[in-house]
Amino acid sequence: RSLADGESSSPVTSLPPADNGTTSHPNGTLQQFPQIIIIGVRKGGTRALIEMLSLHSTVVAAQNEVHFFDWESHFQKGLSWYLSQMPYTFPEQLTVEKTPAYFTSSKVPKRMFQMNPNIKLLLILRDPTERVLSDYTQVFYNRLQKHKRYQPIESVLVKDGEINLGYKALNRSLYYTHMQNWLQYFPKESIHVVDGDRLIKDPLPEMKKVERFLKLEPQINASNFYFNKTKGFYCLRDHGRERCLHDSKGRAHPHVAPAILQKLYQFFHQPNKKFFELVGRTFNWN
Ligand SMILES: Nc1ncnc2c1ncn2[C@@H]1O[C@H](COP(=O)(O)OS(=O)(=O)O)[C@@H](OP(=O)(O)O)[C@H]1O
Repeated sequence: RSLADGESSSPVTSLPPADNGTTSHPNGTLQQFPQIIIIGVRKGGTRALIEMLSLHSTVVAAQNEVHFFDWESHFQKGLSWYLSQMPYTFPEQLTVEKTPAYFTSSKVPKRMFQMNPNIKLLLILRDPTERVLSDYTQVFYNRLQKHKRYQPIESVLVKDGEINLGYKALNRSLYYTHMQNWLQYFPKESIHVVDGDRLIKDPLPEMKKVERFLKLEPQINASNFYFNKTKGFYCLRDHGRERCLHDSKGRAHPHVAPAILQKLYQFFHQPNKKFFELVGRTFNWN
């Protein structure tokens, strides 16, 4: 199966054996179960979040989306397989993985709780309408790459003049339905919601909140970010090394007729309200 992120599925490459026959890892020798998981949402900014969190010296991130709790073929391999997917760390470090599909997969909360009821969860959300357009754009490019046919956005969004409830991307943006599943297992205090719209516009304040939630020593600072005009997004500066996210992050979204956009905003109005009540916090969504 292809990865939602459109990223390489190759595992983290291990280093060749050192002269003494042992395998040397500059990042420590310990593989740990993640103490932190970024559970979603798809297209919420999960890659940006994990990269920004990795700026912190205490945090080490799994390179690829692991899809352990949501893919049966992976889950059946058991926890030892899950552990084998984790990066090498020093004992005092924390491990984080991100799989955006976890948030909307109903089996995942129970499975994760059974592994570790005290795990810290990060959920990055974005305006639900914007997320739908981003989701469409991702699928559009995937199909384009495979020379497959694609439908224009308006024909997937609307059916017989009404919002097409059968369009899967809409369901993924009904945040309260998925959040309810998580809150059956985890207390609100275990799930920190990152404002994905704010993370795009001004990443530092959002990352400071993440540091506080994870009880990390404050390390991430203004010099870690710079705005790249060409990309139109913030990029990262880590020990003087500058880098932006992959070109597949921050793509232009298709134009949608204002009347249809308005219908979408309206469609999400009630579900958004329910989400705000559920988490006891509001967001600046349309
Ligand atoms: N700094 C920075 N640089 C580039 N992109 C950024 C950044 N911060 C957040 N984002 C937004 O992240 C969106 C992709 O989200 P995900 O990484 O969660 O996508 S995925 O589900 O893993 O495919 C991606 O969505 P699109 O704009 O639709 O491409 C970006 O808007």
